Amino acid sequence: MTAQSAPQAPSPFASHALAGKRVLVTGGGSGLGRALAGHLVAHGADVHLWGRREGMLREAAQEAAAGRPGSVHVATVDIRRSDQVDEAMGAIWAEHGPLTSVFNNAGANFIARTEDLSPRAFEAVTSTIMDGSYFTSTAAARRWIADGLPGSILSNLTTWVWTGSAFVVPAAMAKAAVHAMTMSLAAEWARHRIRVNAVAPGPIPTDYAWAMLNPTDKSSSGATQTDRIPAGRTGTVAELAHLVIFLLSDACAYLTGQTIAMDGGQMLAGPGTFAELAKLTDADWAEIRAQSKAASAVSAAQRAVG
Ligand SMILES: CCCCCCCCC/C=C/C(=O)SCCNC(=O)CCNC(=O)[C@H](O)C(C)(C)COP(=O)(O)OP(=O)(O)OC[C@H]1O[C@@H](n2cnc3c(N)ncnc32)[C@H](O)[C@@H]1OP(=O)(O)O
Ligand SMILES: NC(=O)C1=CN([C@@H]2O[C@H](COP(=O)(O)OP(=O)(O)OC[C@H]3O[C@@H](n4cnc5c(N)ncnc54)[C@H](OP(=O)(O)O)[C@@H]3O)[C@@H](O)[C@H]2O)C=CC1
Repeated sequence: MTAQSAPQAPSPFASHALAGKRVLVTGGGSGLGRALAGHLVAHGADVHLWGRREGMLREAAQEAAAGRPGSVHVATVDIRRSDQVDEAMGAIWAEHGPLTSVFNNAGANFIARTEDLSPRAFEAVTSTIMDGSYFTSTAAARRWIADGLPGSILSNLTTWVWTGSAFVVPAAMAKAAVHAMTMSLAAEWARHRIRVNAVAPGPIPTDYAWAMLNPTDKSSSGATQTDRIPAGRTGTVAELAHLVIFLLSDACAYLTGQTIAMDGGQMLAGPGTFAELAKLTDADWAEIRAQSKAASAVSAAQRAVG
């Protein structure tokens, strides 16, 4: 299939679609979270960005707030630590006022043979995705419930919640757990006017995710390439932003408990996103591990917490 270029996708929403919203984006210093922040601000929201790398968070805030200075705030938080999450959530409430929305976007992942993973490797991924999303969601919701305020929780998942995926097993397991959280809390908290939804994007290339998921010339797979996506291309940040803006807006307050895929038909065309990596040799895996660990080390050196 020939790769198709992404269409320009102008926002279908008014610039005040998110006016009055105060949105927390975890993992907001890089990749999708960072790019989405600008779209949220452009539609009227105030935004809080959390992550562990202070320098990147500050740069991201400057970029996102360019059109409306003062609209973006940052905090260094390791979302695996419930004490840090609760303290930072309390600081938002005290210094800025209640959030209206949480976007659980922070993630951790790398490709590896499951039999090679140490317990610490498993936990590094699962605790970020599963514990982090739970700690962040509950820290906001406890405050909404106590204050009698409505709220909206949205999580950034993948289609692996329905299909599983070889070679990224801790991430597939943890994303599936957050999918279960989404359905469970939607039912539990609807009476408090708290909505809980998720998005499941197909591939939207970002620097760090690709360093972790396609680190060498041998590691290319259907998960990160366009040739098995029926739409013939990867998704764009603008397309993801428009889905997120709709879900965070008040346009459809009856929508809760749903995980919505946006993947150009990838999941329906062939779910085994990394399965062909089974052909790789021990030497290929050693090179993959070395490359992705080198990328992790660069990012770890930039962290303020964690
Ligand atoms: C269908 C749709 C398609 C769609 C296709 C696209 C879908 C994309 C879906 C989602 C993509 C993403 O989430 S991509 C997100 C990518 N971004 C991130 O991962 C950001 C955060 N990442 C990180 O902080 C790091 O990379 C990460 C390693 C995960 C955690 O770092 P920490 O500092 O917490 O931990 P460390 O101390 O470095 O490592 C912890 C342990 O993990 C081991 N470890 C680290 N890297 C390893 C590796 N490559 N292979 C084996 N083991 C490894 C170490 O040896 C340690 O174990 P011991 O040796 O036993 O001590
Ligand atoms: N790109 C894609 O194609 C797809 C991505 N997704 C999901 O989108 C989300 C963003 O991915 P993407 O932008 O591509 O990748 P990035 O690596 O750029 O984003 C992950 C972010 O999470 C932050 N993070 C990681 N661990 C922690 C932690 N313990 N506490 C706080 N923040 C943390 C990182 O910042 P720091 O290291 O500074 O803490 C980073 O900003 C992920 O959940 C991913 O699974 C889903 C489907 C497709």
